[in-house]
Amino acid sequence: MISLAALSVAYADGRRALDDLDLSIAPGERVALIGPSGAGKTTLLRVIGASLRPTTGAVRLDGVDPWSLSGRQLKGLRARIGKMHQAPPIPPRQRVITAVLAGRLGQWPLWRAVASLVYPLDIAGARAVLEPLGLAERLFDRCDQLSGGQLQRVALARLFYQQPEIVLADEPVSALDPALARSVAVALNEDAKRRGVTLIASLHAVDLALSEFSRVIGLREGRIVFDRPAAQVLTADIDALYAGAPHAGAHDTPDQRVPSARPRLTRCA
Ligand SMILES: Nc1ncnc2c1ncn2[C@@H]1O[C@H](COP(=O)(O)OP(=O)(O)OP(=O)(O)O)[C@@H](O)[C@H]1O
Repeated sequence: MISLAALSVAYADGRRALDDLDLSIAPGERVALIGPSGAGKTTLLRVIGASLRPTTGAVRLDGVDPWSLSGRQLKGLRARIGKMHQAPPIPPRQRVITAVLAGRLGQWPLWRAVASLVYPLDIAGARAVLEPLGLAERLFDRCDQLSGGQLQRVALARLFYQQPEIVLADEPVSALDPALARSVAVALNEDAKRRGVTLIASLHAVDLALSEFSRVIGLREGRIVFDRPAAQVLTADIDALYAGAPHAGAHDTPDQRVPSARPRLTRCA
């Protein structure tokens, strides 16, 4: 269980990126964070991922405050969390296989991690996760020989190889064309469903948030504007979130629900 209580984050310049948030996310939930640029989505993911300490309030992962742990315990906790970013932080000269095996570096003893960097120890394991993503034949290519979309699939393969208990994806599809964006969103959700793990992703593609995820949280100016099952998100919720229009949810009827695919709102290209 992930829980935040009265949590705020202010950056050094005094800007409040998150403002007095209360939030609980149960194991196995698949949550999309949506909201305009600067709403606080990345900051929220960094807090949940134990990368950023809240200024005030509490964060608990399975009842544990990450910031009460020793350095070694915190490293162990972070190794159970998988992260994916819009631009995968993969060194350009690294081979695909090394990039994939890096998914378990935090779980392996030091000798194995170092040995794996010199000579990949689990070629079959890396091939198995790359195969369904159509990249098995690129196993020994360098990452700077891949396109942006292929590199993002390598990042996905690394996540699948890691098998984390919590997946945090920060705009994982923003740099992809719409078809690839959908296939990556589907793959993330299928993996989370199959393994029963928690998935939290920030997205600008509202249609993908509504069609692929079970719960959608709208954030604006560091606050939660709405938090509903995807099937109950209304057109008015989305309009209010992005345009600042008055919140009309209480008077919406079912036919005012946002259709599952709403091209007007797609911003994933
Ligand atoms: N390192 C930082 N130092 C100072 N302010 C920051 C820092 N990172 C983010 N902010 C500010 O915090 C607020 C929330 O930023 P955040 O990146 O969390 O939003 P976001 O919803 O992820 O935006 P986007 O959709 O554009 O990625 C913004 O006002 C941003 O300018």
